[in-house]
Amino acid sequence: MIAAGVVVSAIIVLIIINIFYNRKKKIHTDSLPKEKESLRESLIDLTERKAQEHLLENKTQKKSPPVIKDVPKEVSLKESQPTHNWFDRLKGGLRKTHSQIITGLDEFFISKKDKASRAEALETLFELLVQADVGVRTSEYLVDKVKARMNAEDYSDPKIFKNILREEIFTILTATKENPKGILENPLQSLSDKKLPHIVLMVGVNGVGKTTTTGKLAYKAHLRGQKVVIGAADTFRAAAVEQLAVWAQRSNAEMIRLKEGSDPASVAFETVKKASENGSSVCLIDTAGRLQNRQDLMQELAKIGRVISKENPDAPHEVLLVLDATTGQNALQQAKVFLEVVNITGLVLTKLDGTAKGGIAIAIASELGLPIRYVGVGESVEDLEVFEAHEFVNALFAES
Ligand SMILES: Nc1nc2c(ncn2[C@@H]2O[C@H](COP(=O)(O)OP(=O)(O)OP(=O)(O)O)[C@@H](O)[C@H]2O)c(=O)[nH]1
Repeated sequence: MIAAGVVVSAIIVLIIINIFYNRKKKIHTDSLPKEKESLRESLIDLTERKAQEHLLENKTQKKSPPVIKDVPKEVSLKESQPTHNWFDRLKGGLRKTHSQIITGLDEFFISKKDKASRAEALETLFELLVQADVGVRTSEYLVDKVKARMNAEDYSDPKIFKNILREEIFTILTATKENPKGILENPLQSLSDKKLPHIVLMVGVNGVGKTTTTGKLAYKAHLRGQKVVIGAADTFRAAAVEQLAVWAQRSNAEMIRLKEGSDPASVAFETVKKASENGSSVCLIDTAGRLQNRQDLMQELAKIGRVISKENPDAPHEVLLVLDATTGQNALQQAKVFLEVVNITGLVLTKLDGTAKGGIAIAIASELGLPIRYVGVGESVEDLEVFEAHEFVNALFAES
């Protein structure tokens, strides 16, 4: 009886404990959403606080310059680029062309175990030059020159062969005819003794790098302490104007722009006027990309030239034709068409870095006799420099 009573009491105790435990569990479970809720609330608080802080940050950042669409890569990359010297940049840019011509020759001589015949060596040279876009005429000329200067036994010595080739290429690159109007050496560096403003018209087909080059030249002139005015006469491409605006801002230069689609000649006229009025040293006018088969557009370029010289009879002091080296022989054809319409005084050869067709520089110098003023080997401002024939040849032949 007593035992039955103990069992019953134990059962009752167990039931009570169970009820108590379940209740506690229930209370705990019920409280979870509340905890969750308060957690959610504190998260919202935090998020809102963060959002407010973010807004505040943005407010305080409002003074920074607005982001301009189509910022050219070189503007954004400029600060992050390590500054290598120009020769290294040029050498790096000409790497593919070097492989095409110089490594090609080395491989040929190695394959012949220094027992190359004259005919084989000259034939190989011709092929390699043509493939590097030196062009058939200039390649033939170079082969003849090398042939005339080599003794029969020299064909076993690649060094002699390459040295003669190097000298002949140098001769071609320095034999360009002088331009009576332009400033021949270091165009933007030697302006102090010249009539100012020095007015430069940038021309070339679309996409060759005119706008980029105009910006780089403006920036370089600014670094030399020269006051610059830029004319955005590419009124066909709004992005080109915005690109130039960035460069103008960086170069502390005034930029003349009219609304999209305006007469480029008016922009050019206003730019030259402004440059004279505000005592600028350099006046750079970027024009629209023109297809060489669009006679009307080419004529418009001639009109820009006429309008500029109305404001300043000596102007333009330089007309720089920008050519894209990656287009190879096509660049030569473009130059010929432009030469028919406008008095080109010098060339800018861009994008030498992206091509094994760097031989086009030799073809241009030999066939047109026009001085190459600048070469571009990349998109950053340090990748454009005054062209020096000896540097070019040294970089082309340099062993890495
Ligand atoms: N790799 C390389 N790219 C270059 C060089 N010069 C210019 N570029 C690039 O070529 C592209 C075209 O350059 P732009 O300056 O817009 O050419 P544009 O002649 O003004 O073109 P339009 O305004 O359409 O007539 C851009 O992406 C430039 O960054 C160079 O030397 N090397």
